[in-house]
Amino acid sequence: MRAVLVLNAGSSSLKFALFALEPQLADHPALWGQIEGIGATPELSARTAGGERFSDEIQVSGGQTEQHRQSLNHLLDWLSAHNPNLDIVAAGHRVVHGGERYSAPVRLDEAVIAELDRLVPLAPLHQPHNLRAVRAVASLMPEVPQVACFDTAFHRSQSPLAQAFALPRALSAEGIKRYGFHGLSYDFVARQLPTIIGERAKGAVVIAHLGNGASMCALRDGKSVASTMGFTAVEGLMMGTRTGSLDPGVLLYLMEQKGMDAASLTRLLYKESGLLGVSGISQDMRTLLGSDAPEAAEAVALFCYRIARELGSLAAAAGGLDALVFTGGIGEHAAPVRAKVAAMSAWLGLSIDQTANAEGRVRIDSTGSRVAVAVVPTNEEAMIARYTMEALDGC
Ligand SMILES: Nc1ncnc2c1ncn2[C@@H]1O[C@H](COP(=O)(O)OP(=O)(O)O)[C@@H](O)[C@H]1O
Ligand SMILES: CC(=O)OP(=O)(O)O
Ligand SMILES: [Mg+2]
Repeated sequence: MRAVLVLNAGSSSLKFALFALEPQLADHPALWGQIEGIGATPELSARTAGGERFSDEIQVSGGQTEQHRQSLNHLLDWLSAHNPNLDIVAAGHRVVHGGERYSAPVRLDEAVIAELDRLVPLAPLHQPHNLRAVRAVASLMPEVPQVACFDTAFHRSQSPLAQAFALPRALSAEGIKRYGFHGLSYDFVARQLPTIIGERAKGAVVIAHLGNGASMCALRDGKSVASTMGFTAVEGLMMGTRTGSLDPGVLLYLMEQKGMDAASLTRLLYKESGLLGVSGISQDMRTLLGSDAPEAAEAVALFCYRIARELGSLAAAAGGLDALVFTGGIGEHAAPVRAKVAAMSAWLGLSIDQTANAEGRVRIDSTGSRVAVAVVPTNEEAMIARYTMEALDGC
């Protein structure tokens, strides 16, 4: 089987998918899964399009980078064992930050990797791990072309105004501006919208990508005009473990009064806050929705309140609101979250059909709603596979 291997590497996990070229690229993966627990006891779990499920423990040794390499090596062996005649013709990676330079996917070589390495401080939770997977593939399969697909690229269509911070010009000129993330997901979802909401897909649309990381994007004519995430993936909405937007004065206070340094503030902003920090229970929306603890309810309420506030802001940026679309693990599956956001957004002429929402139908707006409301599953991996083949066609 000739196939594109898609990799989305996190700090301790490696999500993968294999898309067959038969001879055209398949819309759905033949096989997908993840390796979790890299750094401790890595375990591979996978599913095939035919419904088979696999799990496999991986024997590793050494530090995090070496374990990533060994885990990837194990994955490649495992894929070949389960797919006789497997021929990986390309590897496509999710790379979170493409900086100012990259507004489209790019074929990876040493010079591009070095440039992307310089963006690591802007996405400390993602970029180093994304690049580690790129290097591991380069060492294990040097003949396979690799393509980086960026979370930031989709937002390069935003106006200079939407990207600006009110900072002195010299700092803005250095590239300290708003980039936006989750672009692979927004692009995938935006391409589905014409068949789901018709002409409104060309109007003012807000997509809420609500996963572990969460952001929202305003679109006009299918293009990004504004987003809640900015310079880094910590701005905007409250997330699983990230604060989202926070008065910068809080950071000054913590530095001056509590002696916190950059490392401890990074931990606080990225790992200890959000749903986890507010609830004190979990970062997982399923656990919080299933809990009777008032702290869990408070965390969910704040999560929904922040989404509703940002919806108002993005409607202003888009010049109205023709449609609201939910995606990501929470957006796709957490009906109570969608219901709370909709209730707070009635002033926009938006209302949902409670039954359609509870059943998780694609269109959940009520008959009288001025705004279309939809639930559209995202598929960042399919987007990466498509981008990868497009980028290599041009080589
Ligand atoms: N059935 C469900 N009900 C509520 N929340 C869910 C459900 N399924 C998944 N989620 C939530 O989705 C979030 C993970 O989203 P996902 O998009 O898979 O994350 P990631 O950003 O890691 O890809 C978690 O908070 C999880 O609890
Ligand atoms: C950019 C970002 O926040 O990604 P994720 O949702 O994968 O954490
Ligand atoms: Mg995700």
